[in-house]
Amino acid sequence: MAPKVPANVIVGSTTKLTKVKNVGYSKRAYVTFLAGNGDYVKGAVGLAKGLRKVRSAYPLVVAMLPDVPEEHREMLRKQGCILREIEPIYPPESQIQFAMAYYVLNYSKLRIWDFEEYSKMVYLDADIQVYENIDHLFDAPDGYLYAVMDCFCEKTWSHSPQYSIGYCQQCPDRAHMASPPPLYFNAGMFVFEPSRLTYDSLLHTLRVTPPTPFAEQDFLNMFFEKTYKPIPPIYNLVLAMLWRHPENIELDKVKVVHYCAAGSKPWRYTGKEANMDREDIKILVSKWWDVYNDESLDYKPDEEEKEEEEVFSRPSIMSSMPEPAISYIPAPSAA
Ligand SMILES: O=c1ccn([C@@H]2O[C@H](COP(=O)(O)OP(=O)(O)O[C@H]3O[C@H](CO)[C@H](O)[C@H](O)[C@H]3O)[C@@H](O)[C@H]2O)c(=O)[nH]1
Ligand SMILES: O[C@H]1[C@H](O)[C@@H](O)[C@H](O)[C@@H](O)[C@H]1O
Repeated sequence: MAPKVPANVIVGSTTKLTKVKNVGYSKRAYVTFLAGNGDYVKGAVGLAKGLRKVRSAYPLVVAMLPDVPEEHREMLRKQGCILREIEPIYPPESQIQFAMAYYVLNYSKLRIWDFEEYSKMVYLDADIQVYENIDHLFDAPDGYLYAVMDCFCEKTWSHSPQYSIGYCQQCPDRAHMASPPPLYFNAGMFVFEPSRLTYDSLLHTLRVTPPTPFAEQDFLNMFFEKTYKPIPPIYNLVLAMLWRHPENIELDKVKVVHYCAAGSKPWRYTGKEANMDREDIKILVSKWWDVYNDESLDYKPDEEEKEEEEVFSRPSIMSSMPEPAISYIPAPSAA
C-alpha cells in the first residue's frame, strides 16, 4: 500500500481578503531563495510570473545572499518581487564535508524563519513552478510544517540505508525495513510560520548538529519531525516520481512542479540526461518556458493596484462564494 496522506489536514479553507502587494503589510507571502550570479535568477523570475499567472493574492519575497549581483536584483524588482538580503549560514566548519558540497549553501535558507513581519509563508525553491493557485495553503492550521513526502529512489540517495535495500516511503511495501525512517519531506516546498523563537532554536540546534548529505533538508526533517504534516504530491511534484512511482501521481492534477531531477532545470534542459527524453518531461519543460516568455505576465504596478482596489470593493460577493477545497489524490495501492 502506498502511504496515506491524512485528508483532514487542510480541507475546505477560505482565502481571506487580506490587503497585499506593494502596500507593505501583507501577513502572508511566498518566499524563494537565491544565491550566486548564476542562472537560478531565471527560476525566480519564472516563479514570480507563474504566481501572477495563477492570480495569487500574495507577493513573492526573494531571500538572497549578498553574492546576487545588482543586475539580477533589478530583474527581480522589475517582476514585483520583494528583495530581502540575508547573511549566509554555515554548518559547523570542521564538519562541512559531510554534506554534499553543492547543497551547503542551502543552510542559509533557515534565515526565512526570521521574517517575522509575515505570519505565514509558503517556501518555494527557484526551480519550482506553480501552475494552479495554491493560496489556500496559507489557511492550513497553524503549528505545523506542511510539505510533500520525498522519494528515496534516485542515485542522489545512494548514501542512505533505505536506498541500499530499495525501501521508499512512497511504496513502503516494496522492501521491508525493520525500523523505517520517520516520514521525510522534500524541502523545496513547505508551508511554515516565521518565528524568532523557532529561528533561534534552529540556529542553536544547527550548531550542535553534524551536517548530513542533504544539508538543510535533512536538518529540517530532523527539527520538524514531530510537527511535520504531509500534503499530497500535487503540491510539489518531485520529477523522479514520474518514473519511480507513476501510480502515485495524476499529472493533470499537479499544481506545483519541482524541476529537481538531474538535467530537468528548464533553462538548462538538453534532454540528454537520464529520463529527460520523456514526453511528460518535455511537456513540463515547455510549459515552464511558456510562462517565462509570456510578456503579458510581466509585472505592471498600475494594473495590479487597480486589481487590488477591485478585489477590496467586492468582499460581499466573494464571501458568498463556496469555500475552495483541496482535492486529494486518493492514495493508490501499489499492488
Ligand atoms: O547556485 C544556486 C544553487 C541553488 N540555489 C537555490 O537553492 C535551491 C536548491 O537548489 P537546487 O534546486 O539546485 O537543488 P534540489 O532541488 O536538487 O535540492 C533539494 O535538496 C536541497 C538540499 O540542500 C534543498 O533542500 C532543496 O530545497 C531541495 O529541493 C534552488 O532551487 C535555488 O532556489 C541558488 O539560488 N543558486
Ligand atoms: O530530496 C532529493 C533532492 O531534492 C534531490 O536534489 C533530488 O534529485 C532527489 O530526487 C530528491 O529526492
